Amino acid sequence: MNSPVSALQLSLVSNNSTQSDSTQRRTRPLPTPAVLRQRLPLNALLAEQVRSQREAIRNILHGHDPRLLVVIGPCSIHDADAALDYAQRLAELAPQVEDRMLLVMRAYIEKPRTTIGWKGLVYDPQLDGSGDMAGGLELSRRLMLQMIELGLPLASELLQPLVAGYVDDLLGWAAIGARTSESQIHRELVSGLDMPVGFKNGTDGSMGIAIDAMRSAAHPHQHFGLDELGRPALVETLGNPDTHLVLRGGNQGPNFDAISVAGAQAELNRAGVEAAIMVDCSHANSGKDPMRQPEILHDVIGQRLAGNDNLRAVMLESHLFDGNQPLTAQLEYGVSITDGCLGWAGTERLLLDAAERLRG
Ligand SMILES: O=C[C@H](O)[C@H](O)COP(=O)(O)O
Ligand SMILES: C=C(OP(=O)(O)O)C(=O)O
Repeated sequence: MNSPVSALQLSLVSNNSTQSDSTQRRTRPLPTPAVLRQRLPLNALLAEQVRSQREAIRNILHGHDPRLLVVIGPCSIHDADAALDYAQRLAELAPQVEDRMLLVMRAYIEKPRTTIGWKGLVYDPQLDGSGDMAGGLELSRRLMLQMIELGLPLASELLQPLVAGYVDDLLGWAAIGARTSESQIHRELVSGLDMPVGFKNGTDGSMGIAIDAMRSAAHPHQHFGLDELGRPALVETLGNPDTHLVLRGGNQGPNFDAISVAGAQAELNRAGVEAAIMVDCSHANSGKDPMRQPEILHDVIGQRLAGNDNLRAVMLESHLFDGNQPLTAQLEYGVSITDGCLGWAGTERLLLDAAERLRG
């Protein structure tokens, strides 16, 4: 006999038919995390690589390794070939700067939108509004595995908590974005992640919500979730001791400069939270002008050279070519369809110069 719960489980786990449970919405089944992970497994060798990359990132964030953590890559991935092309270049550059920097590739498959817009590869891989999320999950996991095989640590924003279960074993670092740092659900999610996570300040520039988020995520939680088989589950978490603050600017302006960074440090100290600071050189810090990112990175390096050794990480949005383009049927290769990015030529020059300054 079918109880309502087992009917729901069946639809989540195995049924391919369309379900209609309301006039307002319909549901289509997706593979469970377990099914996708089985189809596209992370082998033991690569799992060990991810584990040691997380450890390397932790060491930087906790000040045991003096290198700069650099999370860099496209604002969003919309074309797997271009993303892999970018990843190959980044993997070749990484050893040239590894004495001063650890490069982590942005592999962003979900985008939070201010109102509406394309929400990322995992939602709409065909870029046409068809919403092939099963295809998006598969393509995203396959692509991430290919990037990991290049030796790169991967970063992503965890936006929809259900998506995390499909890819979190592949990530070296994760972000909780400006629009979700205040969300209890995201703090619970982070509390159960065995990886370093950056909480961004709010879109209004408030750092308090990110500091509260770190305190909450450091704590054990019990929360509602799904298990690997897609069944509703009570999830118990241990608390994440490896979170940090990301300064991304806000509606009032940037917060990467030395005075803002000192203000952020003072807020951390007042709250009794010991956490590293990352500066996001894009978003409200660049006023969304990607070509301003080099000047911001150099400012941050100047602050480090002047003695701010809690400024341990930066984020940059970079793609194969400068700028961005609207999402149309005729897309230019290697150009972002979300926020503008610094192109590869400028990125390579910037990272080599930055490493040289850090050596000097
Ligand atoms: O990082 C990307 C964007 O800044 C973020 O997704 C918000 O984008 P939107 O304001 O264009 O919706
Ligand atoms: C959406 C992003 O950032 P923020 O949350 O700072 O807007 C991002 O880094 O892609």
